[in-house]
Amino acid sequence: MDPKYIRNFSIIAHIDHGKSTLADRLLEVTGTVSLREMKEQLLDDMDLERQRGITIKANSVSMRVKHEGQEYELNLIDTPGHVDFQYEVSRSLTCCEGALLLVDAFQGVEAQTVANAYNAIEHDLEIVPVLNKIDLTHARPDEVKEEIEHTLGLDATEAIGCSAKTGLNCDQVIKAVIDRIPPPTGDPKAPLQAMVFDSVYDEFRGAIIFVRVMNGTVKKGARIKFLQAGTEHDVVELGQKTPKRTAKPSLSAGQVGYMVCNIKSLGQVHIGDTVTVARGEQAKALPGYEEPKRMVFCGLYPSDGQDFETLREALGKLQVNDPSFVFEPETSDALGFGFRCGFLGLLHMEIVQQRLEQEADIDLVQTAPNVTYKIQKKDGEWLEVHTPTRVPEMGEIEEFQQPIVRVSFVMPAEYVGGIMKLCADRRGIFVRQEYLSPTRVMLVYDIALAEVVYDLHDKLKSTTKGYGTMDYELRGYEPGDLVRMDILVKNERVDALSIVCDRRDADTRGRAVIKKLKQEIPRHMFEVALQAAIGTRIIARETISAMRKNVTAKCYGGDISRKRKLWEKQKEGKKRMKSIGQVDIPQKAFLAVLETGEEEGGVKSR
Ligand SMILES: Nc1nc2c(ncn2[C@@H]2O[C@H](COP(=O)(O)OP(=O)(O)OP(=O)(O)O)[C@@H](O)[C@H]2O)c(=O)[nH]1
Repeated sequence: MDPKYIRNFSIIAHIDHGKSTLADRLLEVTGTVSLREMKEQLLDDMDLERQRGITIKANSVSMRVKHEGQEYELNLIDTPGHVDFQYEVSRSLTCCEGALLLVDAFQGVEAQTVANAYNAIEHDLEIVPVLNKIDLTHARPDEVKEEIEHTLGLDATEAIGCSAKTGLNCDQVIKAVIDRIPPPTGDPKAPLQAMVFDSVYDEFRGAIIFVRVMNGTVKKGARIKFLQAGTEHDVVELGQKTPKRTAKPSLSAGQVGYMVCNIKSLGQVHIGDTVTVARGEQAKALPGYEEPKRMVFCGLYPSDGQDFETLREALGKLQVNDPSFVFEPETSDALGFGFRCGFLGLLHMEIVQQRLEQEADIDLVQTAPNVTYKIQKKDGEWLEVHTPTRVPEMGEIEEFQQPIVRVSFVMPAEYVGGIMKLCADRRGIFVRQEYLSPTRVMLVYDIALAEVVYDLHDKLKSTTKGYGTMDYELRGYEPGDLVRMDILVKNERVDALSIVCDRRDADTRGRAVIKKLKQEIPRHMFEVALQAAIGTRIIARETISAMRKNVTAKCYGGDISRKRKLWEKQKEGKKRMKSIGQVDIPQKAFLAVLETGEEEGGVKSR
């Protein structure tokens, strides 16, 4: 196909602004999928995505459309909207010449609209603003246009107002893609140069690789080479998604499609790698993508020690599909054998955990999430620490550094005071404040990632009654006044409960955690002392008094089946418990260290 008639584009939007719905509508308007075939939200083909209603993995679909007598090929490359998956957004944008910036005409510009738009501007893409949901009676397209112009400096006069739900003006969106987004450049006759932008695992075909051909042509049966990995393979099948995989004889410069090359695992495929020919004139490597950064770590332990191998297998399987997730074995005195897992962010962590429980049917104990610290010891050695227990004794530490992120909040103006207080309480450093419109404000702060990980998103939602949104990017590492706080249960340190926190917060945090633990740990036949300590200094203490508990006592009369039922029930409750010393600690208690001590008796929802 002549590149002149190809358009490669993405839709970038804040979560829930209607990206998937618009994608569906475009498939329908172009006749790619008929109404009857239309399953809701075709692009979100992972079960979990559907359940959660968020697009996780980038995917692509090719559409053919006639415009002024000429057939065009439109390749839509899907992007996820959530902060955790920003790197996937960048990945998709590299393959496009333009992007539809989709903004909900009622909600207006949100934090991720800004982040995604900046990302697209950085990639030099042609941005076409589209206002969605104009069918809503409260839609305010003119104000939202102003917000776009004001915040992003884009010309929104020609923004298209559409409704992805009713289909209104969706044909205009297609027309704008053809008229306003430039065609790809590239020479179909040059040596093959294609960029790997995604890969998925198929049980029968192995790794399926998604590529954007920059130059040259690749044919079925060709011997290709991955320049970065240095490996060679035969192309068994290639084609485009329409949205089902449809085989083609070749893909040429400007086109987006998939290749199957008998590759057994995703680990062998490097996203960002360049594909060229194995024989003859080879192309130069394209600049690759950055490795995704794992920002959040936590321990995952099987409730039942016997499930360790099953858990390892399940984690391995997950990684085949999601190389951005990492894990390594770790042992905890308290929890036994388990794994330390690294995630892109909190949502990613939640998704992985849910998938494990659903797909592998393993009961898991999860420790509180933490970030990666950099520590310089007095002897000059630098450590990268993913687990609080690995933090050396305070006396050995020269410098203790933590990751700092720049957080952008967008919210109605009346909540500015609340958010400023929230950030000040977390020692955030004010960067700037900007009015998007007379009623909506963007606030930017630099805050320690650890604070963001604990509860910032939840707090933002409760402070702004759900109207505030946020996004963040890593700024780098900075020294902090940090300490490791340990928790002792019946005088034994429970390694899985250690945390790193700011020295100035330690007393409050310590008291809050101990109080929470007292609520979560059931009474035992003996007294259980709970203590929080920094080094040898005890900073908080509570005692759970002893209790004699015999649940079957009230079942006198000797109905054994009823007794059995009760015992069974008790066993159920114990499943998610871990025994430390002689003390049973339930799963929920391992998250008690997330308590910040701000609200009296407040229980976090996460
Ligand atoms: N009234 C109205 N509702 C819409 C329109 N477009 C989408 N919606 C609704 O908005 C909600 C979010 O739409 P999605 O398409 O799932 O949003 P998304 O941006 O893909 O969300 P993520 O995949 O989570 O990023 C759904 O309930 C849609 O039915 C529209 O034009 N009008």
